[in-house]
Amino acid sequence: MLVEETIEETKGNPEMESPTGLRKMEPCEDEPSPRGVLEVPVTDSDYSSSSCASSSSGEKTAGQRTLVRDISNGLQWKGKGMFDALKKKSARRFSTIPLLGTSYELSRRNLRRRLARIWSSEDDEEGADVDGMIVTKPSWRNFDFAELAAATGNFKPENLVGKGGQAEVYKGLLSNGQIIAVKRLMKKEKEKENEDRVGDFLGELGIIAHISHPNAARLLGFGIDGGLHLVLQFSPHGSLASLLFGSEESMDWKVRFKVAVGIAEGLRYLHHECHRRIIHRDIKASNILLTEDYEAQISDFGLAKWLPEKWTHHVVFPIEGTFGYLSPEYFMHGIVDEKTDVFAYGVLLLELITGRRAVDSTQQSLVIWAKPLLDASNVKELADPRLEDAFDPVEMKRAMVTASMCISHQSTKRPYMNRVVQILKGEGGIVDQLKQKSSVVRSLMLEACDLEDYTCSNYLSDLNRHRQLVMDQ
Ligand SMILES: Nc1ncnc2c1ncn2[C@@H]1O[C@H](COP(=O)(O)OP(=O)(O)OP(=O)(O)O)[C@@H](O)[C@H]1O
Repeated sequence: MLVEETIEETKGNPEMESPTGLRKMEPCEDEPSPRGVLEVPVTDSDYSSSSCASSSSGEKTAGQRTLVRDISNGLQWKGKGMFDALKKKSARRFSTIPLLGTSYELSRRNLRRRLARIWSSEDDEEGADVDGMIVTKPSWRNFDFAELAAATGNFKPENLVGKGGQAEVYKGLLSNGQIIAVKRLMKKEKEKENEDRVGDFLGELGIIAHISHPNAARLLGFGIDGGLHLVLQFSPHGSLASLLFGSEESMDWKVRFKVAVGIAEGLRYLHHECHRRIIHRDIKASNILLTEDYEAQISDFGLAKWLPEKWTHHVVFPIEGTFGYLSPEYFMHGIVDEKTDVFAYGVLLLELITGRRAVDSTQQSLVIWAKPLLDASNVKELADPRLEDAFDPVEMKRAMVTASMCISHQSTKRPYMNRVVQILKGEGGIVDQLKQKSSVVRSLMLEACDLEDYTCSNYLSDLNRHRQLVMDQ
């Protein structure tokens, strides 16, 4: 069962949080954010009775997934025991909310029926009348299994371009010549795990169907016959992880910086420009895809959550994401808000700057390694040696300042993504400051590091405690 706390925002001052980020618990009054897959073709009445728990997309039941997923590092840690402990410790802060047990079956039936009605009115530009509601035709469509099988050569291994914890991704060619990526949900042996994965998958579909931005993966459609499939625009360069860590060739600084700005703009869109704020929760190098011209696209919305306007944050259980990218308040308390993604973005930025992984082969955290170097503004030690000093020093400084701020331990000291974009692009005066005085850079970094509040050793011990608890399971 998902355990989730919702906190209502103090209007006009979204940053008025206690140091733990917790405030009094309010009953949920906001409009629910339903599993998005249902939202386009479904009328409100179908879900009006759902509680706040059914309100967030991508919800999961306790213990359904491993705590931390990092396929690239081969880590698969089970964290249920730890979360039982955390749950007991924080029992008063959690509220237990019922799940919509039948939502998947409901959604499959409704989805099929309603989509058929929308798409059957082919020539009606206005859209279809579904249960008294005019529904605009979406830009994506339903693919039948035969079409996907033909496109991928029957999902032949040669066309497999990626594999995550939940899904396999195949390259495919449609009969109209369009190259696609087909993300196929993998079947697990246990029925319960399958149900959970289906829930995640539908959550992902729901979110991705609602977003439209050059820096977010683009949904072309989905298939629900012969398994669940997402059909996405194909990214020819694969993931940032494969380019940054899996290739002999070093990525140019120009490309790295372009990718950094692109991801920041994509996150700004998700956090500030979408109808409802979307928190991705699993920002990492393997979830960033690259288009033909190296435009970054945020992908894998399997853990994403909608955050209704009035809530400052959710507290979720179990904690999911990838070790090395998790913010302190998230891995210690399950607190999720925009700043969860901002922290992960900071780690990603450090990976671009240094060419090092968030967690290396000896399980050392990049944040811990980089923090003293950032504090000392030590570009020489920080910059990826493979760059051989071939980088724009102003861009590098902006990237370092931004990373420093984003990995701040106190979430309130991390910038929002709109500010991050400004800093990276040198808007709002910061670039001039950077040019003028290196002391400004240093003071900004020290301020961001909030050394008095939460030292590196605090962080390190929290991180180690967290890891120990996980590994003890
Ligand atoms: N549109 C695409 N174009 C090209 N490659 C893709 C595309 N989508 C995914 N991939 C490749 O497939 C891999 C796995 O995809 P994805 O991260 O979506 O799967 P997942 O099972 O949800 O992963 P996770 O374990 O992070 O949840 C990616 O890292 C990437 O290499």
